[in-house]
Amino acid sequence: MIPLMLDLTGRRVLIFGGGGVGARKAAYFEHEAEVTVISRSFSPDLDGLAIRRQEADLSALSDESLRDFLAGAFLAVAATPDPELNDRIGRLCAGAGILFNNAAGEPGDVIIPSVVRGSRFLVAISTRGKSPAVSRYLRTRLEAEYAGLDRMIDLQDEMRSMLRETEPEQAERSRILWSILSDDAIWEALASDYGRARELAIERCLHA
Ligand SMILES: C[C@@]1(CC(=O)O)c2cc3[nH]c(cc4nc(cc5[nH]c(cc(n2)[C@H]1CCC(=O)O)[C@@](C)(CC(=O)O)[C@@H]5CCC(=O)O)C(CC(=O)O)=C4CCC(=O)O)c(CCC(=O)O)c3CC(=O)O
Ligand SMILES: NC(=O)C1=CN([C@@H]2O[C@H](COP(=O)(O)OP(=O)(O)OC[C@H]3O[C@@H](n4cnc5c(N)ncnc54)[C@H](O)[C@@H]3O)[C@@H](O)[C@H]2O)C=CC1
Repeated sequence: MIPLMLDLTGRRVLIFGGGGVGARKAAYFEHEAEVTVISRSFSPDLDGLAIRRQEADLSALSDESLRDFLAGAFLAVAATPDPELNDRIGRLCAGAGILFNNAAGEPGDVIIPSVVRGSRFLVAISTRGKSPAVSRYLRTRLEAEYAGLDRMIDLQDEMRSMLRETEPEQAERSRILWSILSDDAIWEALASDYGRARELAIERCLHA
């Protein structure tokens, strides 16, 4: 498998099954994609999400009717507790060229990862389906360890621009940026005081 960052703005995502898992997958996509949840019943976890709901008993539907639902979708998630039904949806997606994620049954061609999200970065974590708990564990560790990462990205951006003006050698610019990243005192300052971290970067790394 290959990780990609996708822009799903305006894309249609279908979630089959509106239980707890369907609701978590719907919440994953709803801030960007046009999400429709198709299900017999809808968990309260879906309340407040910007999604469309479509009530249907999926096992009663022919392949033809399921294909009608899938028309125009970019990605589909099967999140019913019935692996046979989920796998049937997966086969129809494969036939129609629609990306498919399966919550229970034969794995699809998409895994939904754990995500560490800042305003300047995204980290996606997967264990290739072996242990979602490990993905979640890593996410919480990274969130705790790198609380200052957005500010470090801002500092690097600022120092890069400054160095382009003042330091002609690419190798030297690279060395200085790396020394800022490797400096515990700068990370520590970033947690509470961006200005102080910036001063430290200039004193300790630029003028070293
Ligand atoms: C393959 C995958 C399919 C996919 O893409 O959905 C999948 C499959 C399955 N998950 C199961 C169980 C649980 N999953 C979670 C949570 C998360 N699961 C997520 C992703 C994935 N889960 C994909 C692989 C990710 C990877 O590659 O690592 C996360 C990352 C993203 C998200 O769903 O939002 C999100 C954590 C988000 C976060 O907090 O960061 C918890 C709760 C918990 O741990 O908190 C439990 C209960 C505890 C347990 O069983 O571990 C079961 C067993 C069902 C059963 O036994 O009946 C299956 C089915 C199977 O394994 O066959
Ligand atoms: N991929 C993942 O991250 C995880 C997957 N799972 C698996 O996902 C599956 C779903 O879990 P939950 O959401 O907790 O189950 P749930 O029972 O709470 O919800 C299932 C939803 O599917 C709907 N549904 C079931 N059969 C249907 C049909 N024939 N037609 C229309 N709608 C139908 C139900 O109305 C309900 O809304 C389970 O098999 C579980 O083992 C569980 C945990 C995590």
